[in-house]
Amino acid sequence: MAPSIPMDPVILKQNAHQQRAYMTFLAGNGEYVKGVVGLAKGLRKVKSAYPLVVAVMPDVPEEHKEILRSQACIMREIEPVYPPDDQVSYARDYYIINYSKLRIWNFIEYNKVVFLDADIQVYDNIDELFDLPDGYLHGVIGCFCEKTWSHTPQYKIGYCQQCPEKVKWPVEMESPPPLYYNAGMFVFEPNLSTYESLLQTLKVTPPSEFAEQDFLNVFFEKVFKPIPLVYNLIMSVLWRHPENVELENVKVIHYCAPGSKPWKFTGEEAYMDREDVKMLVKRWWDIYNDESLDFKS
Ligand SMILES: O=c1ccn([C@@H]2O[C@H](COP(=O)(O)OP(=O)(O)O)[C@@H](O)[C@H]2O)c(=O)[nH]1
Ligand SMILES: OC[C@H]1O[C@H](O[C@@H]2[C@@H](O)[C@H](O)[C@@H](O)[C@H](O)[C@@H]2O)[C@H](O)[C@@H](O)[C@H]1O
Ligand SMILES: [Mn+2]
Repeated sequence: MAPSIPMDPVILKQNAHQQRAYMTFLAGNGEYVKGVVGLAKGLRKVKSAYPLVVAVMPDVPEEHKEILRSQACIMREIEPVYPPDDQVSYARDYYIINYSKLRIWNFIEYNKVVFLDADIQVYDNIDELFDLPDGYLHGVIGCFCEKTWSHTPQYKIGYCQQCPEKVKWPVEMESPPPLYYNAGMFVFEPNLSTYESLLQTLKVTPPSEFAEQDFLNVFFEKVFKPIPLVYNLIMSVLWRHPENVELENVKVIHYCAPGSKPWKFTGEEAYMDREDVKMLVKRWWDIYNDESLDFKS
């Protein structure tokens, strides 16, 4: 058999980079589509080199998909993923649809993906995340101080991984919880056997308060690698751990404080009446409304 002609390394590298993508997830016929439009325009504004793929659930209306196509988003239809039936109460009722995020591990035409929630905006180029080492799940650790965590021992004793020295984990409670990342932003490699293992494991894993976020933290615990807060600033960290935030250096804002979706504000009345939040909501609208950032086919 003729020896295979080695591909030109430059072409190989380009091909590899062509299999990189930002990804988000869209369900329902509500206003999260505005989040995806904002994200598509924000990634364009910072001159991201990779496309935005949107995993769309069956209940996303055609006109929303059309809007996203007009912003050069790549649509990928997914089927829902439901956890085993259980009477658990989620932190928010719609969290059960978030298990459907797991479908993105099946997008094996991509070999490196940065996942971003639709309530995230990217204010600086973060393409460097695609060069993070393979074989891990890279993400930003979250915060346990919001009321949404009141069901946990760490909330009850006032422990948070954002400030582990402030309230130390009591020795009588053995070891502190492992580092826990926010599943609104993470860097991973789609892989068929991982995807199948995720779905098989989910079948025998009872659902929990933070749905797929809890599940993903347990599943990838051994290969989780924390990356700096600048890549996923959960808004509530602004008031829970201001000492950890230098807002001028933050690249990615996650508008995930309860009830703080930017599209719900006009920018005047701000969540918790905070000037920094009002400024961040205005920054979100400035990109969303900027027609110069619309895709020109
Ligand atoms: O009605 C919904 C609710 C959620 N989502 C998607 O699921 C993600 C996670 O939900 P959310 O960001 O509201 O959770 P949080 O980060 O605030 O806990 C969103 O960013 C969207 O990508 C959606 O598309 N439609
Ligand atoms: O379905 C569970 C969700 O969990 C996460 O939500 C946040 C949010 O609930 C805040 O209100 C909490 O304070 C924060 O800690 C928590 O992580 C992810 O951002 C989201 O993508 C999704 O995985
Ligand atoms: Mn979110």
